[in-house]
Amino acid sequence: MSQAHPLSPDTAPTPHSRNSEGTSAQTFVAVEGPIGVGKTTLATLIHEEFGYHLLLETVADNPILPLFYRDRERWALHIETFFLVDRIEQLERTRELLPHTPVVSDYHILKNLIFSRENLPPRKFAKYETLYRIYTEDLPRPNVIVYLRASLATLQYRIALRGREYEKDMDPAYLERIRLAYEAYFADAPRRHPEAKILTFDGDSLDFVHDPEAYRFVMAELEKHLPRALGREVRR
Ligand SMILES: Nc1ncnc2c1ncn2[C@@H]1O[C@H](COP(=O)(O)OP(=O)(O)OP(=O)(O)O)[C@@H](O)[C@H]1O
Ligand SMILES: Nc1nc(=O)c2ncn([C@H]3C[C@H](O)[C@@H](CO)O3)c2[nH]1
Repeated sequence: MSQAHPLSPDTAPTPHSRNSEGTSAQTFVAVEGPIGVGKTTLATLIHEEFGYHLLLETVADNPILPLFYRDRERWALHIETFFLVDRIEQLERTRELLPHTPVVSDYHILKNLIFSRENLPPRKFAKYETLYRIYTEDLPRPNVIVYLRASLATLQYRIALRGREYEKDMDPAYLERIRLAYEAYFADAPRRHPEAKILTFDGDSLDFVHDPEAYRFVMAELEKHLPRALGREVRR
């Protein structure tokens, strides 16, 4: 288990973070991956271990999600717009933190492109993508992206474990399409995100929740790229 996965991180240098004014900024790490893979869990562990400010996506207060899972076609534009606006606002607020505080988030705004391409008809997606490009152009960009990948069976197991009511009857074909869209996106991620170091972990074999050895492996890999916040000692 502690063996490096073929896609586990290498030790190439981490691109230096720049804020929109082009000056140096603190580390901004975003955890990404398909539904239920463990993003919030890992982002929270990074917050605890490295002392970074924790930025979590809005789930509990999202009034459209339960409607969307009941009828995805009907609510697609609503949900993709809600998530886009919500994330833009969160990242705008993060801009003020980043000059002095390192940040970890349980999403990267790139996920809006992955989900909206899947959920919107092509003509609506084309307009959405134009809006996305305009609004995200000057937002703070993570300089480290952690990609968690896992099989469909693992995702289904973890979604069931978490037990959100509106995700109980999630169509496996939908979950698999999202999973494959993530795989395709991240196969090309270094070209798409030259501003960031991409670190990939295998969520099937690395149970960093229950297995201390897996936890230590993941944290040791992250430590190669993430400076600790000032005053934060090694806990392990
Ligand atoms: N590496 C792991 N090994 C085993 N269980 C895990 C792992 N990561 C997360 N879990 C468990 O899987 C469930 C889902 O995790 P989590 O909520 O962090 O996923 P998520 O990717 O943030 O989900 P979402 O896409 O819905 O935001 C939780 O019950 C969590 O304890
Ligand atoms: N349609 C759609 N677009 C998004 O940008 C998006 N981001 C997250 N989600 C879904 C996955 C989890 O069920 C739940 C919590 O992550 O919300 C999304 N759904």
